[in-house]
Amino acid sequence: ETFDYVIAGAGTAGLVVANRLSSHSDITVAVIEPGDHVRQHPDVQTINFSFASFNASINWQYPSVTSPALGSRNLTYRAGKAWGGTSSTDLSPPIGMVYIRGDKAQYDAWEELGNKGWNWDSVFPYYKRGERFVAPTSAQTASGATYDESAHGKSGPLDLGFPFILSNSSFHDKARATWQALGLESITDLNDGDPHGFVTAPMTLDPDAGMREGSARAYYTPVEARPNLKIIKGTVKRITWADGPGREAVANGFEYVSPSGELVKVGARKEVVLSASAYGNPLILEASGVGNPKILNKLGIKIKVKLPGVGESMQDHDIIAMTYTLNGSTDGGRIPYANMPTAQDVFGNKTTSIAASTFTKLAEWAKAASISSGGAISPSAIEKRFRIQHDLIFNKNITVAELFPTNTGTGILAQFWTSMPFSWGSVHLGSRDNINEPAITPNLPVIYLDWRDLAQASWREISTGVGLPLFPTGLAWIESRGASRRASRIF
Ligand SMILES: Cc1cc2nc3c(=O)[nH]c(=O)nc-3n(C[C@H](O)[C@H](O)[C@H](O)COP(=O)(O)OP(=O)(O)OC[C@H]3O[C@@H](n4cnc5c(N)ncnc54)[C@H](O)[C@@H]3O)c2cc1C
Repeated sequence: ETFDYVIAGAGTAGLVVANRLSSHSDITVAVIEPGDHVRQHPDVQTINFSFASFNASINWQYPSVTSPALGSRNLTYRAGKAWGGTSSTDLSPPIGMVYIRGDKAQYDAWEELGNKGWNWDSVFPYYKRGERFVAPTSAQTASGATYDESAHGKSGPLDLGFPFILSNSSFHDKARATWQALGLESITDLNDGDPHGFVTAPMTLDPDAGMREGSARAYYTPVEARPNLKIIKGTVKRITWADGPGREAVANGFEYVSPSGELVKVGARKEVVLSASAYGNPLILEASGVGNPKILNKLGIKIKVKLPGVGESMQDHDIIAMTYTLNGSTDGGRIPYANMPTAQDVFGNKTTSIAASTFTKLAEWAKAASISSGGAISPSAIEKRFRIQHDLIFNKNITVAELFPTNTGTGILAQFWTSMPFSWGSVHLGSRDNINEPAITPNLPVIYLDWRDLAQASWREISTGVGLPLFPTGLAWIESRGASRRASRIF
């Protein structure tokens, strides 16, 4: 079969692209996806906390290679295998479904890195266009939900709001007082480009139906009757190339493996789109001969395009979480009360000296990152990015972590996520014959600042705890959640 556009992966982004392209009735669109339509799956629909969406039938569970930084353990990386991809399985509140934008300066840094026209002012209207934000009820407002109308859209496809369990929460005031004592004032909205402070986070859910909202529900279900849009079950194995003079690397379709194991070709008249996640995309590129010659030669894959950066620069979203039992109990459910601290909030009066000492290390860190990428990216290119990142953290005062204190009724789950790590890992094809076998090298905090950030943030919340008599239960866990997955491990 041949279509105008063929998309690899019916995930979070893939279905948005499929929806927008197929809104033109004269354009034909196919999406190749190994997962199933899971809209009736109870583990997907639920917004009650559970780990059920890590279920292997709807989750890839990619293993990592062993990581020296984590005592030679290996981790399991989670990513959705379903229509809607990870937006169908990114756990339920408080560990997933949080709708959150970054600081304005982070978007402006895209332009500084060379992407002309990509900045906060240019993308903000499109974020709003995507949402159907449902304002909190009066009971939810009384329990701490706030919002700034100018930061939200009301007529987009993606439902956003607050869950019913937020009503009558007795935890909000205690959490807010704790953070106020640490100098983090309350803000009105997480999504206006200045998320610094304490706030009740909105979620990707349909508050009326009490159900998860993901890209399948938002972007596919309403348009599934379109005759020019088709989802094909299969796993993309490689890009196919149009040969001919002056056409060294023009993609003209995909080869995919059907559920019965057959290798099938699908043609693209206009474009192929890679939307198989931060894991799947580098694997498909490498299997198609696009990547670092050193890696491709080792796998016995013929080089089509020499592009050494493929699969490198994997930045993850590391977490340390600790649980505490409460002396008493609270109600209000597992709501993400988000705190977004800056470096100044985390490091206090040591910020200036940490900024200066880490600045002198950027060249050294860049050199180490280049070596760990096997020389795929030059130290100077990495250093350029590290300098921009350091400037964002210490001069532009962007938020550097997400801290979620979560009420479990008789306890507190305190999660500390770093958002701006300098430790980079990689994702490469592990075997020439199996497109689903990545070699993921986590490189979880190998750089001292990342550890210090996590440890310091954890310590500050624990050592304050206004109104919350906290007793560690001895359970701490570290996870990583990057562009599309998380890994978990009990220490
Ligand atoms: C546990 C967890 C919690 C999270 N919580 C949040 C949160 O609270 N807030 C937030 O904003 N983000 C959160 N995220 C991150 C967010 O879910 C991801 O960043 C986002 O869903 C990634 O979208 P994507 O389109 O890049 O990839 P995905 O949505 O993962 O889509 C990729 C699709 O490609 C398919 N695919 C893979 N290989 C192939 C192949 N070879 N051929 C064809 N198709 C293929 C997959 O099956 C999948 O459907 C969380 C992630 C996880 C894992």
